[in-house]
Amino acid sequence: MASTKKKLQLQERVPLGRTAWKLADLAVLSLLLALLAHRATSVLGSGGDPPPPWHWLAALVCEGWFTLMWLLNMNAKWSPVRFDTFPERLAERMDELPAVDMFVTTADPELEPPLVTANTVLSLLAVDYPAHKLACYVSDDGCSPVTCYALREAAEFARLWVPFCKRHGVGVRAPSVYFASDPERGSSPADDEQAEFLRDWAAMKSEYEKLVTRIENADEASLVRQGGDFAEFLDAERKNHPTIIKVLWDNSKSTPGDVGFPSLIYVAREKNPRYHHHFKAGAMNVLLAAVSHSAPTPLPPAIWLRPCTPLLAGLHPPPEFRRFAPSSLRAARQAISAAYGLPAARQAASVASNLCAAHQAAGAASASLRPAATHRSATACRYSPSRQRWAADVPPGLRTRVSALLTNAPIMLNVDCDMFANNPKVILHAMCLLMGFDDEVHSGFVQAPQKFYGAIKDDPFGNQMEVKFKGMFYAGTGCFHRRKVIYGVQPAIRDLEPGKIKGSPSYKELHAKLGSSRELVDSSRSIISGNLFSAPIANIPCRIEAAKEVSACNYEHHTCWGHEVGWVYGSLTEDILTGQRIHSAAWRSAYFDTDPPAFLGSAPTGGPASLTQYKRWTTGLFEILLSKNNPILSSILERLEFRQCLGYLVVYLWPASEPSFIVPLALFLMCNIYDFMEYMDCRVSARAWWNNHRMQRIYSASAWILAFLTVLLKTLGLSETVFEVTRNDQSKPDASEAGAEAAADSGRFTFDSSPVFILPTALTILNIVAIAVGAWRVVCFAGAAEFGPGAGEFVCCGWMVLCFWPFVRGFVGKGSYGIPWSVTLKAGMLVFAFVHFCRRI
Ligand SMILES: O=c1ccn([C@@H]2O[C@H](COP(=O)(O)OP(=O)(O)O[C@H]3O[C@H](CO)[C@@H](O)[C@H](O)[C@H]3O)[C@@H](O)[C@H]2O)c(=O)[nH]1
Repeated sequence: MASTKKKLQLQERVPLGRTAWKLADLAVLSLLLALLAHRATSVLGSGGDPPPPWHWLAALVCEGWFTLMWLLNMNAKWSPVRFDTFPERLAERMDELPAVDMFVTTADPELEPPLVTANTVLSLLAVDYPAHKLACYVSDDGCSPVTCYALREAAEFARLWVPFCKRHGVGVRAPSVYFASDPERGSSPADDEQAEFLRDWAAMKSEYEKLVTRIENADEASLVRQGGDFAEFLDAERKNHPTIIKVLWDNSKSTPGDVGFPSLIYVAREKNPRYHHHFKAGAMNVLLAAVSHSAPTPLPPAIWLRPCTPLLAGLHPPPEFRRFAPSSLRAARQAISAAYGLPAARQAASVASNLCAAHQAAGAASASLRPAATHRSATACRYSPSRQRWAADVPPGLRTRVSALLTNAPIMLNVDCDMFANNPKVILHAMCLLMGFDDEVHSGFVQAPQKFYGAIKDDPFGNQMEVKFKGMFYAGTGCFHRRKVIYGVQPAIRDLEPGKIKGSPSYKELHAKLGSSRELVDSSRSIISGNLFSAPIANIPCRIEAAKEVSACNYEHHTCWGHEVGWVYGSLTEDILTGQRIHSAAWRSAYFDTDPPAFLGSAPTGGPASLTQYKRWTTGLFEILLSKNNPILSSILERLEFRQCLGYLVVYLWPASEPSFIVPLALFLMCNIYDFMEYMDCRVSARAWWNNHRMQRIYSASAWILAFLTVLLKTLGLSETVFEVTRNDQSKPDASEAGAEAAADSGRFTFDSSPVFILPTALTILNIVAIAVGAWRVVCFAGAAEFGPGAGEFVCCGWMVLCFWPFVRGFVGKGSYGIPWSVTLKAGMLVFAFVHFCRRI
């Protein structure tokens, strides 16, 4: 009988009032429009006689651009909402919780140290969520035995760590962060529990230190020499190797009574120089496909078999299902052989052996069945494509288990390797949004903000994004997706288009979209037609070969992977583009900001890493803007809403909005005060505002311009874009000179000889020279107004010098704090050319 008990609301949408901000928005807009009108009448009013000066025309274009940017930003900020989530209300719905596959990506053991990845993984293994509904997959594009080793050791450590966290309600479950501070003391430090806790804490800390030593001392060459688990890495070159998949922990091994923790699987997808690997997007797609074969599940209590080869499909009456205990497979084979012949029995046995591999450890499966002899024949036995009726024939309740090899978790979480789960209830919070709407369309994906651990005070490199990061975008990490959304499925929008709900795609359609793996096609059908609550399945070890098949680098050829399915290719900011594709399919997303923050990552420090990261982001954003994925086209041709389109334009045009020096003083002040107040509103320091402000100037003069040129070259077919992995903070060699310097003054800008520094260096020189020459003219030609610069010029150049102050210091700095002479020389030549050009026109 259906339960009549009313379910408690899991989330509440709270509109955020911002009347004062809206008034300020409108005031700035009116000023801009007035200025634009004034400029336009002055430029156009003369009717071309005399022709307006070129710099007035340029100013008109710039002011028009700035007005457009202001309008786009106003739209994005106009009506913000907050979602309050109530995870405690899920307590009575624990059985309904869907399975979640957690994906972690890492790409370079030098830049992203294995210890950092291990900590991220440990924080995920220890979250508060039923362990058998979780699995953690690590994609290693670095194909590093040390990373694999670190994860194997982490899995071992998790046997102690996860029970410790659950027993003592540990807050932050990344051990490196947890053990960085003293143990939290309870209210009565003398009581037994407290004493026991302190004993446990000390023992656990010592275990963690041993883990750190093991990982830090691990050496690639000796691991590979060891063979065993690492034998496959022997001939593996980073950019040329077959797929390596290792099951580092299989949750089904947990014994009753164990606290248990999720399965952990290491995946280094196949790489071959002949195939583009599509960076992180490619890695995510391989996980997505590979994982759909190997998500965990409880073991089958019984197996239902029915031969349904094309040969036998037409039999009347149709062959029956037969129920067998996993331990009597020999009997099953004999019975089927007697009824339908030996080939059918072989196929049935093959399926059964796959299903029962997990029982083998207990000696349950018969040796004569040869597990997974040929999974293709097993498939033929499980599912008859010509009839497409398999699922309907299976007894209800057993369906997902019989198609065990086909099913997968309906929700996926993805995080970068340097971003640990900071709130152990993070998945429960996300579930409040994924399960908490009447209609699934409202939460195609659920994004937590990017926040940073141990971030340098006052954000000196302007990359912590506290103010900018509020919104609808998929940010590549800290995000939960419905798997069907990633498969490119459109939501069933009952209210919007009655009667137009899309039916399940046919087998043929899915085959064309997803590629030749029959298992993958079948598993996607179950996800597409199912809802959040379809049970996950297991049997990881015997699905490895099938997972390897879809991890091959040529698997995606002539399929829709990277376009209509999976993470989208063609931009270095695959996250924003993938989010846009999801929104274009009419899904909506929800943003959740928990207290404590859901995830914490690490922001790069130092000039080279920060500028490289911004250049990559900007390249990615321009790649989208100048391609067929442009949001304007998506809004015309697909279902991207107009305001969403404007929202995306804010992001894509962000690098091209450089306002403050091209509008008169009132606007200049107002914009800066507005910007400043936004930082105050987020309780970020005034210093951080200034740092962000000046870094935006620096980024726009360096990373953004180079990125634009890169995309221009790509569009003209002259070069390709490359994903330059951000150097992780902890990857700095501490003992080195650079490490010592960085530790001495972590917020100070550092330099190298990258071309990205040439333009800002040139701008700094130019403005210093302009001030010096201006001052000289004022002194020498005092009174002759036509020769002397005005106060405005001094203010603007002075402001520029202040913004580029890290470069001024760079002229006198030493080591990595100094601008290399090669950069200064090239910048000097640029300045010379510019001045020469200006004097001629
Ligand atoms: O070939 C590659 C390159 C990168 N990565 C992974 O991609 C992630 C992001 O790379 P990182 O260098 O850390 O870039 P960030 O600029 O720090 O990342 C931000 O920007 C990226 C591009 O927009 C998003 O994908 C990220 O989620 C977002 O945090 C990391 O886990 C990498 O290991 C791969 O798996 N394979």
